[in-house]
Parts: sequence; structure tokens; C-alpha cells
Amino acid sequence: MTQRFSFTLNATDGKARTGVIQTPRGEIRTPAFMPVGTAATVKAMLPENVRATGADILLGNTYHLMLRPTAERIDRLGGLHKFMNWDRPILTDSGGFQVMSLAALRKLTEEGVRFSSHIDGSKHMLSPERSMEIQRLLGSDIVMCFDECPALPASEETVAASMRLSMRWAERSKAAFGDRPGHALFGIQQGGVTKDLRAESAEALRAIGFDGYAVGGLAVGEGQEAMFGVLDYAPDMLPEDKPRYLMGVGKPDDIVGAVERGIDMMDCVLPSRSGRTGQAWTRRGQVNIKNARHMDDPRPLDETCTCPACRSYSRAYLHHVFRAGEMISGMLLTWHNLHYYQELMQGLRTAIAAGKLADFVRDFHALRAEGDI
Ligand SMILES: CNc1nc2cc3c(=O)[nH]c(N)nc3c(CCN)c2[nH]1
Ligand SMILES: [Zn+2]
Repeated sequence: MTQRFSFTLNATDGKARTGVIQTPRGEIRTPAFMPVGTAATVKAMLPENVRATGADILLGNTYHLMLRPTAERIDRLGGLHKFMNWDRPILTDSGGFQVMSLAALRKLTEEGVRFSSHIDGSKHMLSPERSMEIQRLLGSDIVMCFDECPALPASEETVAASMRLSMRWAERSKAAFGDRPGHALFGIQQGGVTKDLRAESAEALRAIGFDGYAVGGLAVGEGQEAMFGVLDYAPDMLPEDKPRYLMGVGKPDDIVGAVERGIDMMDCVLPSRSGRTGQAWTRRGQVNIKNARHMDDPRPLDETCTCPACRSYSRAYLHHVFRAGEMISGMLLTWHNLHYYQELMQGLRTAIAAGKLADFVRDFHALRAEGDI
């Protein structure tokens, strides 16, 4: 059982990399997809079933857990791993992004952010120091710096000022994090879609020094073309011997494009959230199960998929239970989607290791039809 946090690159194919992150709670195969467990649960899934899909690590959220049930209560109960019955690695986001997208009555200053809870209106504050304390109380293995992710569209001046604030907060996050063997602190690159600002941010983060580096400020409405445009240069600005984490991404084709451009880790609510709204992602494209065309279809979502939904249930059944508002609908579609996402990650890791990523990507796109299949 390793006491340290380390990243080993095993193979590359073009800019793409495959490797392993060693942590005291287990290893993370990269490129990795992290299911989102915002309120100490991956919605509609038991933790052992999330593991069964192939996930090595989950994501938790400082913002949600500090409001309910509070980080102090989770600490008193033995920490987030014990609390949610997941004993493998957990990465927690730092709260900055969620405050700006969820909280009410926010007041942003150099110190941090004061806000009212979207749950009960109670008053709270987050700062680099408070975010580090919360993530320590939760016991997360990978801690994210407290940052600010500017909403788009934004002027270059606004993006520059926001990025520079985030870099000052990164310095304070590192100081507050201290020296915690076996735990990692990741910096978050900002700078919008402006190359010079991205470079300034990367240099600032390198000078501070982190165990891993996230590309933040993307997947906020800029669109895939603009996002890939940034990913054509931003990952290369970050230390190549450390994990690179693209935050909040994404659809299957976003993931493939990000891995081709050198990203090692991603997280997204899409597979779980869309599973609850009747949307299944398959290697041949999307199935919107509520569509009447599925009402009499005896076939599974995907004949080649080995998940519980595809092994034992027809599209007709999934259509019925979705229409009837039955809980099993969200359970089965979430399970299928998370299984498909992990199959995609395994396919990418295998292809990179074999130097066959170009073939994998070609086949990935060739199989996908547009629209509902
Ligand atoms: C869905 N799109 C998206 N973009 C993000 C950017 C940041 C970002 O720039 N910073 C932080 N801390 N989190 C982000 C997140 C949350 C990731 N779970 C993002 N999600
Ligand atoms: Zn399936």
C-alpha cells in the first residue's frame, strides 16, 4: 500500500498518454473518467456498482457537502470515504465553480466569496483557506485549489483579472494545504480562450508547484470547436510528468478529442444526469428512450454491451418504465451510461498503449450515427 501520490506514464501516442496514478487508496488508470458524486452519492447507483462499471475514482463537491450535511459532521463520522461507502480515491472540487453557478447573493472579494445557501438561504463563505480545511475534513485524496471560473461571454480584461485572482488564490491554497503525504493538491489553469492568458496562468501554477494540473474555465458554453482550440495548446503548457485534468467534460466525442490532445482525467455529470432523463449513450450514438419508436423494440440498447440493462432488458421495457416514471429507469440508464463511459476509457487506454489511437478514433466516429438510433 503506497503512502505517496505518484504518476507513471506508461505509453504515449501522439499527444495522448496512458499511465497510472498511485494513491494510498488505490490506483487510477489514465486516461480516467470520474463519475460525479456531488452530495456523497453517484445518483441512482450503489457505490459497489459504480466500481463494477470500472471507475477507479469519484468526484465530490465542497460546495454541496459544506452546506449539507457539513464537512464537520462528515469528519466526525469518519470522513467522506466511510460516510458514502467508497474506499477508493476521491477528488473533491473546491467550491468556486459551484458557488458561482448555484449560490444566491454572492459577494466576491480578494478574501473569497460570501454567499447564501441555495438550500436554505443560510450565510456562508468560501476562501482558499476555508476550502482547504473543508477538503481536509472530508478526507479527499485529490484536493482542488480554490479558484474562480468566469462565466462566458466575458471580455479579455475580465478573464485576465479573474485568472490573476485565481492564481493568487492558488498560492494561498498551496500555503493552506501544507504538507500532506499521500494527498495531492491540483492547480487549476484559467485564462478563457486567450493563449497568452493561458500561458501566464500555466507559468504561475508551475512556479507554485502542484501534484497535478487542471484545465479549468472550459465547458462553460464556448462550444466544442473553441474548447478544442484551447486544448490544442493548453495541456502542453502544463508539466508533462504530472496528471492533466480537464474539468467538467463531457460528451463521448468531447472526451475522445480531449484525450487526443493530452488530457489524462475528466469528470462530467452527463452520463448520470442524462440517464435520469431517458438518454442512453452508446458506441453507435444516442438513444432517447422516451421516443415512441422504442415502444415495441425487443432489442437491448446495445447488443454488444455487457451492462445489466443491456444484458436483461429491452428498449421496450426501458421505454415503458421511463414513461411510467419508475425509479428503475434512472437506475438502469445511469448504470448503462457509466458502463459505456468506462468502456470508452478502457478502449482509449488500450489503443494508446498499442499505438493505435488513430484507428480507435476513426472507428469511434465511423460507428456513430447522428440523432436518435
Ligand atoms: C460542466 N463544465 C464545467 N466547466 C468547469 C470549470 C471548472 C473550473 O474552472 N474550476 C472548477 N473548480 N471547477 C470547474 C467545473 C466543475 C467540475 N466538476 C467545471 N464544469
Ligand atoms: Zn449497456
